[in-house]
Amino acid sequence: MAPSDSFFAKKPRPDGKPALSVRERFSALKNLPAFLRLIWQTSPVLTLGNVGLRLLRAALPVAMLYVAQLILDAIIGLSKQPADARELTPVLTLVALEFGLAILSDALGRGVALLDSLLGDLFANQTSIRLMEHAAELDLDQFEDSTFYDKLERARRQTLSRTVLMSQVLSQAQDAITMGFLAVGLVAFNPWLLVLLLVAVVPAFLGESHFNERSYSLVHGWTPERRELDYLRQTGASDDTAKEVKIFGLSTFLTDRFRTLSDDFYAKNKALVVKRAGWGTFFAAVGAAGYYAAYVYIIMQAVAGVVSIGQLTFLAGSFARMRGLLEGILSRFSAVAEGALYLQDFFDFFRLQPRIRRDESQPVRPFPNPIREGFVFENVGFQYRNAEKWALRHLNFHLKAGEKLALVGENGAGKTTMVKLLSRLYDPTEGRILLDGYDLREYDPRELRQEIGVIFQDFVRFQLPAGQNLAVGRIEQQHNRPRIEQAAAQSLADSVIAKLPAGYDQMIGRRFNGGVDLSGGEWQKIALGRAYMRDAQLLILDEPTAALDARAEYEVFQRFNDLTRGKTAVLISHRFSTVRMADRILVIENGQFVEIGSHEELLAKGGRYAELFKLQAAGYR
Ligand SMILES: Nc1ncnc2c1ncn2[C@@H]1O[C@H](COP(=O)(O)OP(=O)(O)OP(=O)(O)O)[C@@H](O)[C@H]1O
Repeated sequence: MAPSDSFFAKKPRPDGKPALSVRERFSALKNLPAFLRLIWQTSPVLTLGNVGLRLLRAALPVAMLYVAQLILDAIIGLSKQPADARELTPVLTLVALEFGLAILSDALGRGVALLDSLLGDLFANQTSIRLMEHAAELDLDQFEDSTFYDKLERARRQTLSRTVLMSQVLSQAQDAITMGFLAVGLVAFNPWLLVLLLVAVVPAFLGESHFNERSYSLVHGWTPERRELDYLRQTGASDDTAKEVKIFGLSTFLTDRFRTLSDDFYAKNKALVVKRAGWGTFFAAVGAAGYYAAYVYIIMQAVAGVVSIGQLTFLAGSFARMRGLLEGILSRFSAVAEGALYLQDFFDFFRLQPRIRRDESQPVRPFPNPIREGFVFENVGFQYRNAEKWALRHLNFHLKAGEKLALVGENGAGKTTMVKLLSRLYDPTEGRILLDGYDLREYDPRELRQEIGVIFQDFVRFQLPAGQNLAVGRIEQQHNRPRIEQAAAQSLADSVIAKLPAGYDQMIGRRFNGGVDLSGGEWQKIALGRAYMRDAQLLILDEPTAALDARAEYEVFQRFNDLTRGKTAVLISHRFSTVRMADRILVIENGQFVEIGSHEELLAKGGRYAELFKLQAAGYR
């Protein structure tokens, strides 16, 4: 069949961008050396073994064809001799040789497949680890950028399919070598057969690469939607969401959205694969025509007595194999080029660099121990990526060493943002934060984070055993049971753990077998325990007691002052019973400083704090 629309016209890609040129496709191949280096680093032994076996295997087809030619010619020679003078031994020896080669070829093929799969598994594992390690180094605000997520998503999808690319590249080299061997015989017979071969195969190659590029751009352009599909699939069926999905009757809403998106993708993809199948059939017919033309030519040469019957089978066999190999090489070439396009995404992700990191060119300032002066906010302002509004602005105050400071402000006032700036999850957009007189940026962020213990209000409910869940506050102490038990006692988590069937070894959370879920307040006690696991000089608790009952909250704060003696602490809370225990209270509103002072001072002042305090007290009367 010959489809009607012009095949080679440069059409816009399904994602709206113009189609990639052949040059762009070739230029993606520049990623291959780095990719091969990664494979080599995965396991030099397996890589060498793989290449060695493939080299051996590359020589076998031509050897087998040649032995087959010898066998045929020997048989024809025998058939011309009188029946009693026929010596079968040479023919049988050749057959035994052919048999040996066939067994060897099979064994080598299996060896290659085995090494491919072992190397592929190792590569996928190591890449996943590198991916996690790299993601962990990046800045928080990179995670808040959706194009970053698309990159991460594409890189994540790459890890497995890249192992396919590896065997494709290696097979490519193997087949090229086999082709070289076969070509020697064919060229010796008639070089024009090689030309005929190319004419038969090149259109199919161009067709393949065209469709590969289009399917790459379809998949690439659809990354955000595919992320949404994954999200919908997960939201529609997961233990975290089941409660609200049921109560609000969201199932149809979610499945409808899923259906709309997936139907749209299906329709676009279907159009592409149908076209691809049509053109594929057409090009295969062109290839077959080339092969049969060559076949007829060789037969005529045999009939004319120019070549023997054995040579006829060798040449026809060589030509057929070469067509298969060349077709394979060319179509794999476009698959490799496509894989290399995906590699671009993969390497792009690894090229993303965090902005918040130690400046290697500057000598690092040692972190003060103990902190002497504390933290000074100098006209600090912060704007989230893509946000028009300033989350914080013109913030000036001094958090003194050893001080317990409470942050008070309405929802969205900027309290959590301040904490994120203190722990350098973000850097200020304007102004600076000084620690003992020097910009926070001069310290090593890793050291800073070691010296700061933060428990966020949206702390993570790790699906881990209870003991480890506490130990995440200082993971290198995960085997130090007395230390974990002490932190649990300080945060009141000990009574929660005492009720668990397997105590500290009890898996919590429902995701895994045998897991036991906890109440909101019980989880919070575990999270609070993480703060006590740390030997931090600055402890920050962002609404640490919001889910605790009144008695537990009272007890937690009775201990808090004792447990943080000599340390600097920042507390965020909406409960004034908690807030009033702090040495000083900082009130912020719409990201701006309003007032600072002790509970008594601020009450006496009769400002915003006094107003909020009275409002809450009235609620309790
Ligand atoms: N990741 C983010 N991207 C963009 N804007 C953000 C982000 N996080 C917070 N904001 C915005 O910054 C402002 C301050 O938020 P922040 O979380 O610091 O408030 P908060 O005082 O801790 O509030 P709450 O009492 O509700 O916890 C809010 O207007 C919020 O909408």
